[in-house]
Amino acid sequence: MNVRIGFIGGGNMAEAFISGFVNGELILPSKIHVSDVNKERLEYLKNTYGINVHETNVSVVLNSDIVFLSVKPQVMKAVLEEIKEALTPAQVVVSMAAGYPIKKIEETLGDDKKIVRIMPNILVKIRKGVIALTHNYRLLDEELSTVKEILSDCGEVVEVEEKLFDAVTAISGSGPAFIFLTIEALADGGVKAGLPREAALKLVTATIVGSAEMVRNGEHPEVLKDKVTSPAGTTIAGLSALEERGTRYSFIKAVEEAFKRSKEISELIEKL
Ligand SMILES: NC(=O)C1=CN([C@@H]2O[C@H](COP(=O)(O)OP(=O)(O)OC[C@H]3O[C@@H](n4cnc5c(N)ncnc54)[C@H](O)[C@@H]3O)[C@@H](O)[C@H]2O)C=CC1
Ligand SMILES: O=C(O)[C@@H]1CCC=N1
Repeated sequence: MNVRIGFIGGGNMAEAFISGFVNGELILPSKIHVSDVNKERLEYLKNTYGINVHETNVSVVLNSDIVFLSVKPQVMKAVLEEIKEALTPAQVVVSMAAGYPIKKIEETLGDDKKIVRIMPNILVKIRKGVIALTHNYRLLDEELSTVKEILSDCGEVVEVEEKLFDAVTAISGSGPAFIFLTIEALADGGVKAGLPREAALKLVTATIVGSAEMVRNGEHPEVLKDKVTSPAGTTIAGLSALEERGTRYSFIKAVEEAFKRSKEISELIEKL
């Protein structure tokens, strides 16, 4: 695809996307541009992925058709101020900053700009991400299709109303961290029961991937759970220990707290 992609901020999420694109089918490394205040980071990204690196954010804007904003929310305002003169209404800006609303971006860049807001997750790195998307309706249909096609190379794109972004952030944005913690904890249990760490991790990971796949195929998690749970068996012994410790509620609370924090960040940004 003959589209130049820029990343302003070359941290964890930018790298996840870059890795997804470089291993994907649409974007050549020579079409990817990235800037970061950290020169070592740029050196690393250039050496690892063979992409173009730039010492200024403006230089990335001048070399891109689609500009991803992949800096932390608190840096966004300064970055937007820095690039606004270089941006043209023909370019598309894609922001992934948690809690940063489109209207706040428009406040700095002007409301003639084509703006897409996404909430991706780290799984874009292996092209299995979830990417929630909304936009400011300034993009032409074919431009929106191109953005969606490019993002789809890194995972599943779901169009969501902007008012639901805090909830999406709590589930699919932060969600991988909740699952990584679960994997680690279950593997610890396996080690406690005598399994070597590597074997425990392998067993847990395969079990989680397979379980998710069965639910994805349309089976209800509760029905599946009951099929595993024999009367007076091992599973009910484990499940009752989880229920006794409030694990189910802990997960509900984790999502609720992440949601609340996302709203808090949005409200703080609103006031800036
Ligand atoms: N990490 C994750 O799983 C997710 C992160 N996000 C969002 O993605 C954005 C980036 O997050 P991460 O990659 O985790 O953060 P990060 O801290 O790993 O990356 C940010 C990068 O921006 C660079 N930077 C700082 N100031 C800059 C400036 N003025 N100009 C250019 N570069 C600058 C930093 O050196 C750093 O490399 C955030 O807004 C976050 O809310 C969204 C979804 C998931
Ligand atoms: O923790 C955070 O704020 C970001 C947003 C979603 C995942 N990481």
